[in-house]
Amino acid sequence: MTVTAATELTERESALLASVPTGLLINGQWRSAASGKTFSVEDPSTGNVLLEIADAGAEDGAAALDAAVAVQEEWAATAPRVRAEILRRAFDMVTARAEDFALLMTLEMGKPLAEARGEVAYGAEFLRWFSEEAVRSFGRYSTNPEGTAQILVQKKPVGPCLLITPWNFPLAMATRKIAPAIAAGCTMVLKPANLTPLTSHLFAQVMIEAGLPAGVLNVVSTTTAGQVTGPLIQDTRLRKLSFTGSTPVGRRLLADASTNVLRTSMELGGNAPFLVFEDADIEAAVDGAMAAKLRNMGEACTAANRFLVHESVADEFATKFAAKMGAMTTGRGTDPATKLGPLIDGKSRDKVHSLVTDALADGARAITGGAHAEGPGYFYQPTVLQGVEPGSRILSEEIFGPVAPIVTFKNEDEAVALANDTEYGLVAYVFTKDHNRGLRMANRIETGMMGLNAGVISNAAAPFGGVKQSGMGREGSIEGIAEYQYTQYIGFPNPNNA
Ligand SMILES: NC(=O)c1ccc[n+]([C@@H]2O[C@H](COP(=O)([O-])OP(=O)(O)OC[C@H]3O[C@@H](n4cnc5c(N)ncnc54)[C@H](O)[C@@H]3O)[C@@H](O)[C@H]2O)c1
Ligand SMILES: O=CCCC(=O)O
Repeated sequence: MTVTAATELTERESALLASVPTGLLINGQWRSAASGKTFSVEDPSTGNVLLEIADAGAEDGAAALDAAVAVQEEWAATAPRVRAEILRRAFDMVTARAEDFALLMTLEMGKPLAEARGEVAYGAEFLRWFSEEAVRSFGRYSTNPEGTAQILVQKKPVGPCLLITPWNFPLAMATRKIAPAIAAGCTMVLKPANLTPLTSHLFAQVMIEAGLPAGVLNVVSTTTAGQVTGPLIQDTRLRKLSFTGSTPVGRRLLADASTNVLRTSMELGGNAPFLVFEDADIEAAVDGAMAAKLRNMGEACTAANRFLVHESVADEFATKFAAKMGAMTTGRGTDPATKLGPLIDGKSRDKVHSLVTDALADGARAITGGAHAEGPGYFYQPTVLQGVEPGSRILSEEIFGPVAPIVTFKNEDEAVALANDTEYGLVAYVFTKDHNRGLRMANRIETGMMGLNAGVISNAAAPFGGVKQSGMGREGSIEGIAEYQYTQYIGFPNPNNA
């Protein structure tokens, strides 16, 4: 592994940062926080401050919700085609500015530019997908079984929403909520993660330029999330909370949301098992493992967290996987040679390292990596651990870093038991040449999503989400818009009998 040198900001990077709105977006205007406070956004490759942005307080949160509530009725009455065309324009604009979005994401989050470009394409796709869904929201009309009455069913927007997003996919996690909310006719307050708010700010500006009316989307970045969102969740005018983030925070927000019986969507943490059967194509499994483990430096809810490998192929898989992991070039994401960026901050890196040291203390062996990388920034060596004992802490907690613990199994039943031995159920990966076995695993593993001989399966057209403590609700696909709608039934006497 090599770490490339950290660099100062280039002229282009400085110019891009200078174009990012630094205020709070409330009722179509970027403004300072009522307190006048700001906070710093850092480059995780260097620890340098990139930009100071407004730090919202409770008063700003309230103003944002006031703005969303004020325009909800008018926005809900907007023709679906109008909403669709705003989304479609936004898709075109984000796509035209893909390089700006990618660079900004790389600067604030650290992912290599090539991956950031991938996220721009992925994130933009939610805008296109939901521009197409906005005009295809159908109800139904039927007669009751007795023939005495008619049943009319329509879909309506749930109303003002609070959207809370994490730092790891700064564009896609925002568009995956904002686009269906717009398509359904909801207004919203977005609270982006304070570690990576800049992409959301640039995106919100694009939404304004695409013609989104003032007040429909409001953005409150803050370092005091609970103080800003807590009162909103207790406000009876709020109708929906959509949260993407960790399970502990989601659990707490769910409890808070119970006061007003708020509609909730929860996209929470994962602990994905990656199963390699004895009949798998090992080269394909290693490639899949690289993608499932190292996408976003392992900082993805979908990241493979536990590698469960049949004992007869475990050594071959581990050796080939470790060789590829060890050959990764780590560095600042803007360097074209970089394949792996830094972790988001020192706290995250320390957590990753403590999981590794605990596993080593429990008897595991690091066959590559196992330590911090030297130099500035929060880099961690890509690491493969063999001989990890079932029950180790690293198998029960989200690693959120480039570390792959390998556990062996003897047969299918044992593989399923290991895979299901977690409170999470977001995604699982299965590598086998036996299609029936693959589908059997889908039946037996408790998971919202499964990659069959595939290490990355995220797609705007697919329903993304988990079971167990990975959350509830689905984002993307035809299910995604339903999270922002409620079903209304209107009953009346059958006119034939009048
Ligand atoms: N299932 C998914 O789709 C998905 C996608 C991305 C990330 N994640 C999960 O997110 C986690 C990583 O993201 P993170 O570190 O930003 O998670 P986090 O839970 O710490 O924070 C997520 C968001 O919640 C906010 N927040 C934190 N405490 C809050 C509070 N008390 N009240 C209101 N808001 C609060 C944060 O500021 C941030 O905006 C991982 O667990 C990952 O698996 C899940
Ligand atoms: O971090 C989790 C989200 C990843 C994805 O949408 O593919």
